[in-house]
Amino acid sequence: MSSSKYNLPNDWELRWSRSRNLPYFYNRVSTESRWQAPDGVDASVILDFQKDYQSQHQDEQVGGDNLKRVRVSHLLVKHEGSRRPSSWREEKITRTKDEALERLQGFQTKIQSGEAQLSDLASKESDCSSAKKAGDLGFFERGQMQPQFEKASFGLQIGEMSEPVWTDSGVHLILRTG
Ligand SMILES: Cn1nc(-c2ccccc2)cc1C(=O)N[C@H](Cc1nc2ccccc2[nH]1)C(=O)O
Repeated sequence: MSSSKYNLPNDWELRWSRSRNLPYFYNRVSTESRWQAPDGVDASVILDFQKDYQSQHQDEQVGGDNLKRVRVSHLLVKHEGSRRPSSWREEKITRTKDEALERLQGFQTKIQSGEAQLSDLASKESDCSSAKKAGDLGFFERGQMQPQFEKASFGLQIGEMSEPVWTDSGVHLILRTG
């Protein structure tokens, strides 16, 4: 899929990483690859490219009932009433549910604007031990995760991020990657 329509500065183009299921920038002259937008490129171009790519590859992104397994990355913010109100970041988590949602929505805004990637924020901010893998939970099938998390994950297209999803563990942002 040509990325010439995105008016990128000389020699840069947008490509799709099949291994990470994410767009990246490639420089045709230096052959440099990078996840973040080069200087002078509005990060919103990433979302435009991602939407165009997905619409041209619908066949690869079957969603719904006949999907056997999915791969996701997630960012979890726990609260005082979480199933395990402790994490690698904070021994005793005391924030309220409202405060947890507010914190997560701040991350959601950064990701949606292209200012940050979910994987980068999960590594630093997620209260799940999967933070050490940038939030990547790997592939899972139905019946393995908490119901609300499973329902949200299987309802996403590859490359799509959920709205905030509540489980007994806290509140999550989920990005389907496979
Ligand atoms: C489901 N899972 N996978 C990992 C994981 C994956 C890859 C590498 C390291 C840890 C951690 C967990 C997990 O349950 N973590 C919990 C928090 C949590 N609760 C979840 C509910 C649904 C999905 C992910 C979730 N993560 C914790 O750390 O207290």
